[in-house]
Amino acid sequence: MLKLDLQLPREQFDLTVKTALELDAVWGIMGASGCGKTSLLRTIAGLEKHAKGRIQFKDEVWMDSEQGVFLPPEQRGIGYIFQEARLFPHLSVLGNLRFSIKRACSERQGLQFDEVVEQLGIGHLLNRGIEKLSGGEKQRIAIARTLLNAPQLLLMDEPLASLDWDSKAAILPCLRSIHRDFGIPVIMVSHSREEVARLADQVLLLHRGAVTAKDQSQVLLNNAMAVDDQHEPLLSMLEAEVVGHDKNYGLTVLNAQGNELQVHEAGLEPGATVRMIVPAHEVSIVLDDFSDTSVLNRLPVIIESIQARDDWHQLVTLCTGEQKLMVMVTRKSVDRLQLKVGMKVFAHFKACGLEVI
Ligand SMILES: Nc1ncnc2c1ncn2[C@@H]1O[C@H](COP(=O)(O)OP(=O)(O)OP(=O)(O)O)[C@@H](O)[C@H]1O
Repeated sequence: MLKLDLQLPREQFDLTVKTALELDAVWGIMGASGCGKTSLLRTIAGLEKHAKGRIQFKDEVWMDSEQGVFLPPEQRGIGYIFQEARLFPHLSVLGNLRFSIKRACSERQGLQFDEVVEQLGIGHLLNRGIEKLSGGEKQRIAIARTLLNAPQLLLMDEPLASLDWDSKAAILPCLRSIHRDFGIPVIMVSHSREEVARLADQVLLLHRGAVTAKDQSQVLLNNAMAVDDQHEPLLSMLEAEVVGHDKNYGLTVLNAQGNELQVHEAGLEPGATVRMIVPAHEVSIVLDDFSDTSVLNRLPVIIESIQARDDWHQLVTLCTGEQKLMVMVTRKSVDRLQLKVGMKVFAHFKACGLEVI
């Protein structure tokens, strides 16, 4: 458990966080720009000397201002990954990695070099100079270097923000595997709903320095009001169980609370539970369950709410059992179909509009 009871004065407000984070999850910290996400990470890392209160990681007290305890960052055993990879430009990739191994705390067992290199797919880069790497490659080296330093907690501040889409796609599975394969707890700051959906199990939401919500990422992300940021595309997360594979058509068949869904073959074992990202603009609302359509996924749902998104669009939240699905529709469609809260309708979405994570 990471127990936080801290205060840090900021220009417009005090960061005031009192919560406990279980360490068997990847945590996403979300919130509008300037709400204190980076300040919170920096305080946990021991980079904010003016912070007050108490921070306890497992049975180690990292900060207790009443008792005059303030462990410096290097004694907290934290790995910190920044938006931009911070590497030594005069050293090769291997040189950068070796530097970390040398510095790894002797009391903690470092991760195996070969394992880290393989997980991050950087074996072919070892003899290259840093200057000749792409942004995504640099970030993977930075992550490998941090892991080799044997952190007991990994903090990531917008680790994908400076990367293009191809680099993000290459690095996302590596980030996801850090917690799963190396068992290191991860706290990640991100303003991107999609990144949080892909990476985080639990989310802490901040507003002007205070925690306003703490929940499973699926629950929080499916609540548009909680994480509303008009600039970010809305998405829902659905959970389903793998039933089998339709080899003839390269599809995986899923069961979402009694309803069948089909997605592009995801190489998963029957019985496995999967999460899917469903972008709100990929879903259509249909009044009758007509099967005369190319759309493979048709879920019976109930309209839970209809909210104006802007002058021309409405956000419709649909319920399927315990799960929620958000749909962006035009105001014209809401009027034409006479959509109302409580109505039973069908949500249609294509197999290729879904992504299993
Ligand atoms: N050293 C500082 N002293 C006082 N206030 C600061 C300091 N650094 C940042 N702030 C202010 O504290 C607030 C929180 O900043 P912080 O960088 O933690 O927010 P954030 O949520 O990470 O923002 P963003 O998403 O834009 O990176 C901002 O209003 C910022 O201007």
